[in-house]
Amino acid sequence: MESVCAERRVAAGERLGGDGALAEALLAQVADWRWAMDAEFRIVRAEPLAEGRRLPPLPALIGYRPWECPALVLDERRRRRHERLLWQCQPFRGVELAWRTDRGRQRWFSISGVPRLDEQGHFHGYVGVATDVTARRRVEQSLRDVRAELDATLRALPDLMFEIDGDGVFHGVHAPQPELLAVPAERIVGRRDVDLLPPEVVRITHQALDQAREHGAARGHRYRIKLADGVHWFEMSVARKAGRDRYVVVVRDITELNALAFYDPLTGLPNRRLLLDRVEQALLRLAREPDWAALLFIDVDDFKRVNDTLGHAAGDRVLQELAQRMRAVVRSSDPLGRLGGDEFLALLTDLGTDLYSARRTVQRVGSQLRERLSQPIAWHGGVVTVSLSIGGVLFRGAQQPDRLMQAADQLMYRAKDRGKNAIAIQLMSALVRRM
Ligand SMILES: Nc1nc2c(ncn2[C@@H]2O[C@H](COP(=O)(O)OP(=O)(O)OP(=O)(O)O)[C@@H](O)[C@H]2O)c(=O)[nH]1
Repeated sequence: MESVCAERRVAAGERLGGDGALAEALLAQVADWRWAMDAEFRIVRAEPLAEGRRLPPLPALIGYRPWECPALVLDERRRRRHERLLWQCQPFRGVELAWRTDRGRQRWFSISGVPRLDEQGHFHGYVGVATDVTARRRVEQSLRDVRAELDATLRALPDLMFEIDGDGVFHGVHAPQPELLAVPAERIVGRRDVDLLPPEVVRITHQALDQAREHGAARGHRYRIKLADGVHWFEMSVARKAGRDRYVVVVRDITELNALAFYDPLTGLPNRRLLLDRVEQALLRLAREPDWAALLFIDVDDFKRVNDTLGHAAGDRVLQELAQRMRAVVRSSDPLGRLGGDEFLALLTDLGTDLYSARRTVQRVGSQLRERLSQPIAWHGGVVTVSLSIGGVLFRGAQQPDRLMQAADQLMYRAKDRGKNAIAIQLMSALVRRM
C-alpha cells in the first residue's frame, strides 16, 4: 500500500517535473538540501537546493550510510527505527538527526525521503530532502531547560502549591510534604475550596484571590488549620496567571516561625509582643461590658539569687516550672504571658459586675498563684523555692493598656516594699486619682 502511494508521489513529482524550474523553486522553499542514496543506502548525492544557504559540508556525507557517517549523530533507538524503515523500502518524513560541525556545535536536520522504484517495482535507493530545524530544536531545548529548572525549583521548595480558579475550584496540587494537606492530594483537583476547607480558611483564600485579581499578586495572608499532629499556621501568597482568572497559590507552613515570633522559647508562654496584643484585644472587648477585670503583674522575688547561687540553668528550670504552674491557675481563656526576665502578666476577665466578689476572686487567684508557685521545685537532687510579689489592678470600662500596666507594676513594687511574698490590689479609679 505504502509503495503504491510512493509511486503515486513519484509520478506526481514527474508531472511537476514538467515544469522543473517551478518544482525546484518550490522545493527550495520547504527544504535546504537534497540527497540520493543507492540501493545499499549509501549517500551518493547531497547538494544545496539554493545558493547562499549556510550548510555543513555536504560532500562529507558521500559514500556513507547515514548511521555510519562520522559527521552525523544518531542515537541507537533512532538509528534502528530509521534503518528498519529503509530496509522495508518505506517512504519516511521528519526523521531528525544531528550533524556535528567542525566547531563542535550541532545542527539539526529533518530528513524526508521516498524509495526509488523502477517500473518493475525494483528498488534502486532513495531520494529525499533535508531541512535545517536547528532553531526549532534550540527553542525546544531551552523550553526543556526552563521546565527542568522549574521542576528542580519546585522540588527544592517545601511549600504547598495549588492552582485554583476565581470560583475556588482546584486545578492542580503540588505537595512535597503531603502531611501538611488538610485533604489528601488525590481528592483536591476538580473540587471547590468550600467543600474541602473550613469557612475561615475559605474566607481568607478568597480575600487573597480578590487582591491578586486586582493587583496581580497577594502576600502574607495567614490562617491556621488543625492537622493530624496539631494546629499548623500557614502563610499564603497568590499570583494571577497572565490573562486568566486562574491563580497559583503558594502555602508555607509558618508554625515554627510563628512560635518563634510570638512565644517565649523558654516557657512556651506568649511573649511580650503576643501578650500585649492579646491584652489590647481583650480590653477592647471589655470596654463594652459591665464586668470587672484585673491585670496582675507577677514578679519572682530575689530571682537573681537563684541564678547566682545555683547557676543560670537552675534559673531557667525555675522559670519553666513557674510558667507551667501559672498556666494551671489562670483560666486558659485569659491572657497570660512572660513580659521578660522574671516578670509575668495575667489578665483576669469576666469577674462579674459586683466589685466585692470581683475583688475576692482576684485575691483568691493571687493567693493560689503565691501558694502553688512557692512549692519546692526539684533541681539536681535538691529543691529550689521562690516566692512572688503580685500587683493587681481592678478596673472596668474603657482603659488604656499602658496606663493599666503602669498601675499594676506600681502595685507589684508596693508588694515588694511590704517585704515581698505579698499581693497588693487596688482599684484603677483610686490609683488614677493619685497617678
Ligand atoms: N535563668 C534566667 N535568668 C534570667 C532570665 N531572664 C532574666 N533573668 C535574670 O533574672 C534576674 C531578675 O532579677 P531582678 O528582677 O532584677 O531582681 P530579683 O533578684 O528578682 O529581685 P526582686 O525583683 O527585687 O525581688 C536577673 O538576674 C536576670 O539576669 C532567663 O531567661 N533565665
